[in-house]
Amino acid sequence: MEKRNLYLNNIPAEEAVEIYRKALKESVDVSYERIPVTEALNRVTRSAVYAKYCSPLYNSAAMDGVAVRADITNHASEREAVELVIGENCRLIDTGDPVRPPYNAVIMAEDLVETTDPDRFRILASAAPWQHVRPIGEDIVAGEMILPGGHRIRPVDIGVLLAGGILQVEVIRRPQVAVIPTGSEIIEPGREPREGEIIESNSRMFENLVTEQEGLPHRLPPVPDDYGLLRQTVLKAVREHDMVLVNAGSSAGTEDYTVHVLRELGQVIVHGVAVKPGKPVILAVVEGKPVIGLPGYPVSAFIGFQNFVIPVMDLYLDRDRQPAGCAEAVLSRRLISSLKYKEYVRVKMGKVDEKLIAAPLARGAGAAMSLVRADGFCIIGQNREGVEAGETVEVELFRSLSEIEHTVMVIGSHDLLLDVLADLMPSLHPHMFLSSTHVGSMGGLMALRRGEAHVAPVHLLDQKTGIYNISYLEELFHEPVLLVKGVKRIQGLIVKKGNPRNIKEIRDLPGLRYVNRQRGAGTRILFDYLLSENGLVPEEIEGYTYEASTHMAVAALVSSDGADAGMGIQSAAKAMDLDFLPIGAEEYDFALYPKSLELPHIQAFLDVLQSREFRMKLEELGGYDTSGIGEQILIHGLC
Ligand SMILES: Nc1nc2c(c(=O)[nH]1)N[C@H]1C(S)=C(S)[C@@H](COP(=O)(O)OP(=O)(O)OC[C@H]3O[C@@H](n4cnc5c(N)ncnc54)[C@H](O)[C@@H]3O)O[C@H]1N2
Ligand code: MOO
Repeated sequence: MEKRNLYLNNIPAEEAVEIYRKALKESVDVSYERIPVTEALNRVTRSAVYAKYCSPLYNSAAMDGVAVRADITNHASEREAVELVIGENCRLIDTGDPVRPPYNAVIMAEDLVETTDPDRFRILASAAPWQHVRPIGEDIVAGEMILPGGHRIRPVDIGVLLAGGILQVEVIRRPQVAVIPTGSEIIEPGREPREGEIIESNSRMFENLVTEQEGLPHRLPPVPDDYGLLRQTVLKAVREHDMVLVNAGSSAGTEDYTVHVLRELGQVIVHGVAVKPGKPVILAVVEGKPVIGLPGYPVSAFIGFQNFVIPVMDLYLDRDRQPAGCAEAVLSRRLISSLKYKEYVRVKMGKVDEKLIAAPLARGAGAAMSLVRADGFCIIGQNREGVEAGETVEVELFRSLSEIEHTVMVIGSHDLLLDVLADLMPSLHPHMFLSSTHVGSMGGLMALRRGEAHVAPVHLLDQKTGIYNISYLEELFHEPVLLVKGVKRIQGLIVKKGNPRNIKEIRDLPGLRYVNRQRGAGTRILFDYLLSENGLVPEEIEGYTYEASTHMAVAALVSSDGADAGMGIQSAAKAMDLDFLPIGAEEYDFALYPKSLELPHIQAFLDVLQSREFRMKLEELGGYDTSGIGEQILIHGLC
């Protein structure tokens, strides 16, 4: 069956959820189970739980000492001691022991005055009736309510339930959720992928999302693109579970069977929602159970789960949606969006000059790393064509605000050493973090100027003087800026292993395929400088207009034979097992405003920069000279 599904709906997410939940109302309900209290952590009670026993179960000693009848001690005083004899008018007792008639008080061991006879004591003060005795039911009275219905069981609750004699508790049953990865191109992790094969990863994400959402996941082996097999697998999964998630095959490909299978087996309520990424979601009902088709791209899959799977799990778990933690932030870059969709843009966040800043990350639906790196989602409503830089937006947070507020926002030129710094920050300075966004040196300086970054890493060559960075700061800033010296790093040509095209210098590039860096990147400026020094013009370089945004992206392209050469740093070549032809050393420094030095996380950043740990890691990476690192030069802007 080779058929494309070209006509998708475009229903707003909220509306789609409402229609779908309505369609499921008849058949999906909350159910309950009895489980041992010892296994009930985080489960939700069906109804109130009442104590079976009192605690303490009997009048018990609260202290170590002796049990007495209070009335015999009435006259005891400093002047007139009362004598106690074990076995006659008192009994030795330990904390927790029962206090039985005729005794009704406990005297602490410290208040007993010893005599030569170990069985005889004197007391110098009277004991009040019931002193140091925990009366029966002091903590819990039999028949008393321990927990109300609808209560999420915590560790302290488990202790008290057991103390009150409760061994089993009735709780809301967790929905069993089958996860079916599909696609002939996907292979299980662990196998070496060949071209055209994709490592199966989404189902593992879903499994853990289901667990996090308090469902019971059951992942099935990947099903190849075979209509009959998919139909059979889905049907069996529906019969054995409460819910089924089918991953991929949800859009318009010739082998995207999911929607056809679900139409045959049941009813497709919605196919296509006005959410980006995550458009081709399928919401279906088969034999009364929810079956949800989620798109294959990891970001789309995640957003689909958040928007559609969780609200259905809520039906089984009798939960109301908690509003996500949100914050208002200033957008660092302009975002254009379509009026057709509500868009989820992943953002990195930081606090600069008392303002929360949100910097957008890669927007592609396949950019799973954007989810890993994100501090939150900036959601652009369906009614908006975009948001301008500097506008305030609402961000749904993934990280706590306190962490975000102790994060050094680094925006500018990319270098692998930024990852090393980010890794070392919280280990050398607990609760201090660093996050970096890579927009090239000039982009970083602009962000610094707009108050969107704390630190801008730069390597900008002044083509007239051959001096790095200083003249750019003088020209771009009208107030003093600090240049903190970073590293001298070797820049050169990244070429294939063994240098098959026998490249020796810039002059060899015409006739070969080059990959450039984006405008404003220091490496691009250096390359332009080198071109003119060698009497070459951009038109002679094939691929001059093909821009990659990081050194690693350049290396990756050379490695995959997308280009013969690109300019970059040695560590990127080394990381990708490529050859490297050194061209020269350049200075990679950090620009910041002097007022930032007051911030504890900036102090931590400067400390990590000069730490032994950092230098050792750079030595391992190779291609860096760290002499003079951390030196500060105050630059007075000229503009
Ligand atoms: N002509 C059109 N093409 C596409 C459309 C469209 O409207 N018209 N929609 C695009 C959008 S938007 C999305 S999102 C994707 C959704 O694709 P499918 O759900 O049909 O998924 P596949 O095409 O099978 O795979 C997409 C992508 O995801 C990878 N994948 C799949 N399963 C897994 C897994 N279990 N683990 C990791 N990665 C997985 C798959 O290999 C592909 O790379 O369609 C667009 N196309
Ligand atoms: O909806 Mo797709 O998820 O935008 O890429």
